[in-house]
Amino acid sequence: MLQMAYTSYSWLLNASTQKDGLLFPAAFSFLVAVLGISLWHVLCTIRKASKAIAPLPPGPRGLPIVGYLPYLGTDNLHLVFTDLAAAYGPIYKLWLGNKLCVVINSPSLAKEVVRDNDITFSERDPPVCAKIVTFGLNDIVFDSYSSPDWRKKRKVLVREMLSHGSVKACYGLRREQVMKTIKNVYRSAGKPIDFGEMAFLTSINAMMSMLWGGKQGGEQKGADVWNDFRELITELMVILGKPNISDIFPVLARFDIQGLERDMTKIVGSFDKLFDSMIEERMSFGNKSDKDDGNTEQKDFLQLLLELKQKNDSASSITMNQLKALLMDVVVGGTDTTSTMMEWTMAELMQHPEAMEKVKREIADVVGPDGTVDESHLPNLRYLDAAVKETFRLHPPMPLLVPRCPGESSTVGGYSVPKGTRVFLNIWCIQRDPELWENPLEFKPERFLNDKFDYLGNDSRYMPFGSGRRMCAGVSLGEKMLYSSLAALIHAYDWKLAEGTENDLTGRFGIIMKKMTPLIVVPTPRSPNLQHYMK
Ligand code: HEM
Repeated sequence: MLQMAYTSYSWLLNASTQKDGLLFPAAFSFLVAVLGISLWHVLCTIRKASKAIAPLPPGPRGLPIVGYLPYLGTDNLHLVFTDLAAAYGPIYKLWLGNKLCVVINSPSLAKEVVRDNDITFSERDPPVCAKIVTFGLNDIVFDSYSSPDWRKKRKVLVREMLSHGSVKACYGLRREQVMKTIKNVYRSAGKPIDFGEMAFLTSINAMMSMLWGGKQGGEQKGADVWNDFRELITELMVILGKPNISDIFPVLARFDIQGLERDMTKIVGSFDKLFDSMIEERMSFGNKSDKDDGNTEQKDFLQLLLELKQKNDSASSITMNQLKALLMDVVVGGTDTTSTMMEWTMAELMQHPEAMEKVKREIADVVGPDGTVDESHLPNLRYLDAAVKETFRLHPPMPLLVPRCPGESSTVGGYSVPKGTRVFLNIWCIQRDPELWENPLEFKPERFLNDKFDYLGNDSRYMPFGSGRRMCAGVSLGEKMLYSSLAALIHAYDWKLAEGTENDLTGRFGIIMKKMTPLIVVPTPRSPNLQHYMK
């Protein structure tokens, strides 16, 4: 090494002497270079060392073995986390059993996680029951970011199933379901109905139509299958939302103390049977729904996935378990989220009649006197957009998103976040922070009329669909389903609270945060608007 340095030094010396006869500048430059490199080395070592010794974030003390678990109670987790932020600041840690959790409560630190260090924090920490629901982590939500299959599956969902062309092509199927809901509601005109339940039926029916064309097995069998799905999804969500001792103490996982894995396996078995019957039927009859419609261009999601499964090219082909897990992501990820937001938005609008009036007037102006709401109207429904965005701010259906997990040890806000930590992004706290939002608890759609907030997670003050590489893969479809169903229901009916009920705007934490008490409403047809939908 020394020899090498000496040799180059002599070469440099010679070169400068020969070229311009100046010995000193060349030697000086060389020394500066050597010193620079040495300094750089020292700085790197110091940085590495300081990274290694960065402290863990502050946080409340827990009890031996169980950590902070007993203090979380059965309350709403997002509220407990928000209260802890007031005491411990924008980043803090908690031990839940032997699991280290870090909670992020400010936009700048959230940005460090989902933007600046997105790749590092793009792993998930799948709970035991999630492994069952996803046919062995064969889905998108819980598969590892570093798995090449995750990339492939996400591409299949985003670029093939939910591409602009594909979503546009199945618009007719979505619209048919909204029209059906409007007709069904007419039968209940003047009587109380559960708005959330009706919204759920609308979105699951629309989703099922897009999955397998809506005609598979004939109308009757289709209706039965969808009813089964409805119950299964509800049960599945309940189990996924329950804290599981197996996750907190992995050594106890094999005992399945609460029986949650057993129950989940049963539910997923039923899903599996339903998927198998739909797939078998499709394989034996081909893409019948297309032929029935005389529309050979339009493929439903099942057809797209089966074609990918039959491909020989490993870069784009998928396995049967991946196919089923993708169906599961769409059914579970896309229905309850959408219908829950329909209910929250309706509840907020009913609580704020002046905002409801503006939405109604806007729809009337955009749709015209003889029209029905169409997806092409959505870009012009700006006040509705602002009202939905404001509802997302106040009631994000996933107030802690889906927890992230660093694939390698990292630092956030100067604190160490070791590999494998479960990282919660508390968007509930961020989206109601008085430092960031004026009168944050007020429902004021106007704040979204001028500000350029979108659903793409570009501004870490507002990320109801997450942000970065793991953000929601179904934003545009979710948005279309939510906006068009809501607009049509508001255009066709006037809604008032059922007698003896109140419009309680508190939420109940779960996999999806729903209203604590359901919104029970009485619809009154809005003549002549309703007639246009009944044609
Ligand atoms: C109002 C409707 C919806 C809301 C509020 C919503 C919200 C979310 C959120 C918060 C995440 C986690 C993001 C993160 O970790 O940063 C997520 C992930 C995901 N969502 Fe949605 N979602 C909706 C509709 C949909 C629809 C319609 C689909 C599919 C058709 C879908 C598929 C997914 C998938 C596959 C992921 C996992 C992405 C990944 O881990 O790479 N979502 N969603």
